[in-house]
Amino acid sequence: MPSSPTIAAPAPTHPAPPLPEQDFVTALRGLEHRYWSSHPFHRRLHDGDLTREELRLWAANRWYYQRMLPQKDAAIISNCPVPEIRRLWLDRIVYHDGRTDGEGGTARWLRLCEAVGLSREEVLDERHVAPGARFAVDAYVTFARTRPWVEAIASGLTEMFSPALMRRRVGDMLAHYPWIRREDLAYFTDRIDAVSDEGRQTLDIVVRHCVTQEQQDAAVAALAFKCDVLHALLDAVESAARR
Ligand SMILES: O=C(O)c1cc(C(=O)O)c2c(n1)C(=O)C(=O)c1cc(C(=O)O)[nH]c1-2
Repeated sequence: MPSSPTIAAPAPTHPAPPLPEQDFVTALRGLEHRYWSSHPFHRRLHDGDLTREELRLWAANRWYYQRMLPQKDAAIISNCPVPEIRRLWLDRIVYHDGRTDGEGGTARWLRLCEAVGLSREEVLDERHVAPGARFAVDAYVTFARTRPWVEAIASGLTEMFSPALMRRRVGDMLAHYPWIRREDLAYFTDRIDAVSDEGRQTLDIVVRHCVTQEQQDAAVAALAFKCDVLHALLDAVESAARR
């Protein structure tokens, strides 16, 4: 009887161990060079090189980002089975939407839009929102709707990088665009502390809930994706400004 060929038993596969916490945090923070602080449009904004028209385009396009944040956070809530986290994300929605009309981050963004010379109507009807900006922001919301909730939360870790940039933005805008008053920048002055707290809170959650190497890799990829979203948003503003 012919002997049957010996087939080597597959080597047992062990999932790769997760990175130690500190290395995981270092991998996340290591994406800072991809943050939108380095985008040429932001550089020009901070250097005082934008025309009034470009500032208006920036504010009107970013309006779309601001107004979609609550829907992005609601998507996270709808996918998250952890009550403690849902409560925290509910606060984020209320921060932007306010408790009543005319309050909250979105209303403060609208105030900034008016300060740079946009009418309320042209902001709200979104006539200046470039297709690429809409695509980028919608991709962020879709990511939150369709990816596991920890990944969606990890994509918001750009907030780790934003406090320093926002602080600098307030100083630079006041220095370079003298027609803008400090109170017009209430969106940023009010946001700096909140965004610092949120960044820390998000990092803590991501570290606690990403317990396999796969989850850690997915969190790093989610943060890279979000950096791309922000860059794509500014690319769209930049190209609209050139038209
Ligand atoms: O001014 C900025 O540079 C900046 C950046 C970011 C960010 O990095 O995503 C946010 C904000 N601002 C911001 O104000 C904000 O509310 C916010 C929410 C989120 C988010 O992903 O959930 N990012 C940001």
